[in-house]
Amino acid sequence: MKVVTGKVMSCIDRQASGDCAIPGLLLMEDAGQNAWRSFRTLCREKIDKESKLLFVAGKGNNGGDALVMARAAFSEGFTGAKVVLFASENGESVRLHTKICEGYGLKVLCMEGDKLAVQAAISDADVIFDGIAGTGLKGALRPMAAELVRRINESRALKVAVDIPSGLGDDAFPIAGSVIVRADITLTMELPKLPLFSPEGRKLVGRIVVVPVGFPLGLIAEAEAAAEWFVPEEVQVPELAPWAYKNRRGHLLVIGGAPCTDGAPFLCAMSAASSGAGLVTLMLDDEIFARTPPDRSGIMIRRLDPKFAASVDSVVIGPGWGRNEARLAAFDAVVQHAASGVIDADGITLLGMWLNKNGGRLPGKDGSTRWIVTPHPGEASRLAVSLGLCRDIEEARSMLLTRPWELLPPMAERCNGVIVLKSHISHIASPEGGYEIVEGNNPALGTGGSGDVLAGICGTMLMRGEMAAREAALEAVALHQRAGKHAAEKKGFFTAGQLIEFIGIESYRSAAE
Ligand SMILES: NC(=O)C1=CN([C@@H]2O[C@H](COP(=O)(O)OP(=O)(O)OC[C@H]3O[C@@H](n4cnc5c(N)ncnc54)[C@H](OP(=O)(O)O)[C@@H]3O)[C@@H](O)[C@H]2O)[C@H](O)CC1
Ligand SMILES: [K+]
Repeated sequence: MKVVTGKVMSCIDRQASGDCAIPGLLLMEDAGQNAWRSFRTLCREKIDKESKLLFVAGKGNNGGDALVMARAAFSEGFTGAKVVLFASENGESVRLHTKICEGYGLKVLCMEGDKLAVQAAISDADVIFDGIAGTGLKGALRPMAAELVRRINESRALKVAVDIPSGLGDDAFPIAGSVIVRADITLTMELPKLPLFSPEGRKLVGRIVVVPVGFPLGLIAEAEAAAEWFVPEEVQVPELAPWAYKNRRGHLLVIGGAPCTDGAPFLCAMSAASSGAGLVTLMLDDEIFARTPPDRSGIMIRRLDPKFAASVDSVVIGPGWGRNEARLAAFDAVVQHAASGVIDADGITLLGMWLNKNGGRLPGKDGSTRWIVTPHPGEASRLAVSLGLCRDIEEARSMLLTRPWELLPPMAERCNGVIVLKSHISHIASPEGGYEIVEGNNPALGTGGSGDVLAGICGTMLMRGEMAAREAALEAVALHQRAGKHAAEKKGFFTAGQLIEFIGIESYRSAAE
């Protein structure tokens, strides 16, 4: 689904009421009514007519949406519903809808004047609907609004954000000390907004429900997308022909492992085989090679020889490999010889060194990249600094966690590789310009070795289909998430080794059934 910035959504709003002559109040009515219906459907079991619902409205149209919701709830028999106005002087829509709410018999309190009553209502509420500010927010919340938000966050109520949690605007969150509503549910209007999806933002948003508002379809189709948002189940994996056999399913070379970290490349290789690679070769240092038992469940093992990268379909380089000058020389040889590849873990540090030394980019083919780079935020921060994209690790980390869409595209462009930022929500940026976000939110998947498993799937997916690295990365991230969900259902928490069984099940189900 298309994700837009708040600014683009405001522009759609203006075009709808300007060029398309749709009165703003009509859109607001649909937004509020549909948001209430979506909430009722989602929380049927959680509330009853006795529930104390509190609708908090700011001065703008976000407040107007909350007031329409309040009236819809009250009309349905939720007679304990109350309204809290943030200010006594309000915008036109809030003034009108406040009068309508009063006419229906809803109790309306105002922060200016009824502060104590408002505090009591917040403490007493079962559900708080946050309509303090939406896409019209400028910068971080000012002190009075921030105080209201702090009180809401302290309450025991279920918190439902209208459109976006107040305080989480396009340009608000990166401001240090921003106060933001911590929502359990976010009812976002028509299209999801970009700030909901940063790794830090996603923690404050809860469950995302997209509420149809009824904008003209043409406006929505033409709107500039900041990203595409996927739930893992939506992503298709290229099918395998029923007659596909080992030599048609690709030969992947995994290069990694050092004396104390030799488990990582094995996990990666097993994961590649389980996600459908036909042949997997693991390339190890002499020392590890010498003490590796011959039977590794179908994985072939060789001594380190970077030129062998030319004999396989794709490579994964880096899990548990270590980094020094000798590794850098081997890395250079692999990059020169491989048709395509995945750069993970220590390989990412070597990539930073290699790019600086060569001043070049990873080799492409026919104008598109053949490489996927899979950093977690720490590795991505180091890469950003070594590429000169950020001053220091702190700046890089803060950008990656609050607005990764500003840092990952130039990083992808500079490396000429698809960057997969691994986190509880994954962001994928391509040098050709695409930006995808894949929902995750599965703490069980955040286990040691999970990244090695993902790198193996990325390698397999690179060998499938037309070898477009961008699609391969998206498919791999989605498969990893699906397997993680399946594994958590069956086992609760699991090890990366246990996850591999589920990689096999999900990959086969997606590609071969
Ligand atoms: N396009 C849609 O999907 C629809 C959206 N709707 C809803 O409308 C809002 C956007 O409404 P808008 O009126 O543009 O703005 P907001 O209500 O989000 O915010 C404006 C109020 O916020 C105050 N504000 C701004 N910055 C700050 C700040 N830093 N601290 C505190 N308060 C702030 C501003 O106050 P001022 O004193 O600056 O005027 C305004 O009061 C969208 O999110 C949807 O919920 C439509 O209803 C339907 C279609
Ligand atoms: K809000």
